Amino acid sequence: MPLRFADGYATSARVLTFDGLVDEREHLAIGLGDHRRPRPLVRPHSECLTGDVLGSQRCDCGPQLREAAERIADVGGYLLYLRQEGRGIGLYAKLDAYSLQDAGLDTFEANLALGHAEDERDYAAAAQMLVALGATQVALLTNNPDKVDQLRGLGIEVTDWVPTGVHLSAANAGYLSAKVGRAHTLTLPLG
Ligand SMILES: Nc1nc2c(ncn2[C@@H]2O[C@H](COP(=O)(O)OP(=O)(O)OP(=O)(O)O)[C@@H](O)[C@H]2O)c(=O)[nH]1
Ligand SMILES: [Zn+2]
Repeated sequence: MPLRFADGYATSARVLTFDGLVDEREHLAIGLGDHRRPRPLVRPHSECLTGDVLGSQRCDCGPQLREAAERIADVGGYLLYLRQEGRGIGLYAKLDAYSLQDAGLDTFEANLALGHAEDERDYAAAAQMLVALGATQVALLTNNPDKVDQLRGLGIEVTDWVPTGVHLSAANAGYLSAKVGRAHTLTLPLG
């Protein structure tokens, strides 16, 4: 299907669906550019309805999603759109977490206060999708070491670890600086 982003960037995409994924969710792989190439560029992107669709500025998910689509289309690869909203706790719980953040907790502390783990995502379905696509050697577009470690542990050979951009704004500075404290590889131009 043809895709067009708000900034006018247009590309064509092949949207792939799967049977028998381990968690039975409707994850998508979006093939962009020459996606059947050896060692495709792959971004595992976790669903963020507020950022991806509604344009919320609390996080940088929307700009990261569009950046990934453009970079992958340039070199060939897959955007894995993973239905793991709110780092796996779901949309309603994420919205509850936002209320706690407004009261002073950081994004990870808010999850804990709600009785969840800091991050409940696992990437078993993502690994299954890559195996089904014949993409067991990949370059991974992320700043999140947990994605690299989990996929490697699930048998995916991550030959290159490619950092994704950091889309800092006044509204998402707290969200991003909490990630810096949790082993993400991004650095922020904060004072
Ligand atoms: N629980 C919770 N989840 C959030 C919050 N803000 C954003 N998210 C979720 O965090 C996830 C962001 O996922 P990714 O874009 O894959 O980013 P990442 O794991 O930080 O790693 P990168 O690959 O480096 O971008 C999405 O599922 C969002 O819904 C928050 O404040 N609380
Ligand atoms: Zn988000």
